[in-house]
Amino acid sequence: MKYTICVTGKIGTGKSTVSNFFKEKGFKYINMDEIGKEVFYSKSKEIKALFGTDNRKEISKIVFTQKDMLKKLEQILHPPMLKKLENLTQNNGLYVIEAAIKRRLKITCDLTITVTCSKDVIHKRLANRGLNKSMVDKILENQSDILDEGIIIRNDYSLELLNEKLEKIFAILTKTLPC
Ligand SMILES: CC(C)(COP(=O)(O)OP(=O)(O)OC[C@H]1O[C@@H](n2cnc3c(N)ncnc32)[C@H](O)[C@@H]1O)[C@@H](O)C(=O)NCCC(=O)NCCS
Ligand SMILES: Nc1ncnc2c1ncn2[C@@H]1O[C@H](COP(=O)(O)OP(=O)(O)OP(=O)(O)O)[C@@H](O)[C@H]1O
Repeated sequence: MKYTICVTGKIGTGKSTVSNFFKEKGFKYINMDEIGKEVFYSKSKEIKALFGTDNRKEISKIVFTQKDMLKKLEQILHPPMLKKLENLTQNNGLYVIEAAIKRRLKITCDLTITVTCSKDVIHKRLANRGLNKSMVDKILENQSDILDEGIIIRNDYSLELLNEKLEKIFAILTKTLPC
């Protein structure tokens, strides 16, 4: 039996925190940003030819301000990323897949969880990570196709409250999971 949960949502909403909850419950964790990074380095020749660099921060500034360039980068990275995902999820088991742009990647899951919170909260949380505010806004502009779907978790509040919500979802899930 295979069961997949997709955790989606915009930057800094709490996807990793939510995914980690399921990882601790025994789900195999797959992070599409990490898969993207692996593929990125395997395609560095192609990427250098397109951008004149393979520095991720420099490319980040280009693609999140120029939609056509983001599309070109995605055209290089997304097909091999999806292939890797397919290989990683071949076997039966419980999987939690963290993917901000799950819809754009056309990943299908048994259950989707969308994590949301206000823009102010996103900015506050990412400031702790040292992420530049205007860059976060640029990334958010490129995430307008991330829509609420499946179970929506509002994560504007404390980690304790988030955990309570997740325990409730998990309790329902364990009653419905086929194993
Ligand atoms: C643009 C790149 C080089 C920037 O790398 P960098 O290390 O600076 O940032 P990181 O990967 O941590 O991403 C920063 C934030 O942007 C988000 N993000 C990444 N790619 C995209 C995208 N194509 N569309 C919208 N948001 C994205 C991430 O989820 C994260 O919240 C890198 O994100 C990338 O190669 N993106 C294309 C691959 C992709 O689509 N990955 C998303 C998988 S969910
Ligand atoms: N309810 C909460 N209360 C306080 N801090 C939180 C809460 N949820 C998440 N955080 C913190 O906010 C930051 C962003 O959370 P997280 O990394 O889970 O988001 P993300 O959506 O995975 O981000 P990214 O898009 O960058 O991958 C982290 O430092 C995390 O510890």
